[in-house]
Amino acid sequence: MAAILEIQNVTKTFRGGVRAVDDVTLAVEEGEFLTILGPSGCGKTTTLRMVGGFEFPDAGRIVLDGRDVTDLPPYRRPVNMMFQDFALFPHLTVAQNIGYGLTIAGMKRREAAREVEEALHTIELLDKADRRPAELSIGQKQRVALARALIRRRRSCCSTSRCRRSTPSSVNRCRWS
Ligand SMILES: Nc1ncnc2c1ncn2[C@@H]1O[C@H](COP(=O)(O)OP(=O)(O)OP(=O)(O)O)[C@@H](O)[C@H]1O
Repeated sequence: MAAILEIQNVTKTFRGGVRAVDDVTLAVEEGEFLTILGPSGCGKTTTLRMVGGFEFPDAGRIVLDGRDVTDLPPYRRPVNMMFQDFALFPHLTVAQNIGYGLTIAGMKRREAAREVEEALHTIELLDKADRRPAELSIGQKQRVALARALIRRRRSCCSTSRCRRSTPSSVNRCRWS
């Protein structure tokens, strides 16, 4: 089976000479669940940030679904990330935070609202839809961040302007056609 994610000989050195990631190579197949374990500061987050496009490697390649995305910005990659500190928008409500990626990707407002409601139901926060992040517990914030990460991954296979596919079954078939 073809790998859906390939990290090929990736290295990242930060200013000051900190080598956060040193020649890492791995592949993840479709449906596979991968956990990266290691001591604090060993480069786990930096590795994931490079997959998401929030950091760029000094050497090596990141390949997603057969396409080299090493130099692409986050919004052009068919991948999503849930941040350690959740990174919710403080001025947006729970519902707006979850739906943000859908509207950016061009989904119609009514359809986005339906998706958000379904996600709110799944994370059992329907009654908190209009609250701001500051009015939530840590666990509730975590669930909102998770819903936001999953909702866009499921409904928008990629974010290129040309791609108009938006159904779950297309996620693994889209080739930025
Ligand atoms: N923006 C940055 N500038 C300079 N050094 C950085 C930067 N980000 C991370 N580092 C350093 O790179 C190394 C790897 O950091 P990273 O956050 O990837 O580790 P981690 O394995 O996720 O750690 P933890 O388990 O503590 O979250 C650390 O030594 C860290 O201090």
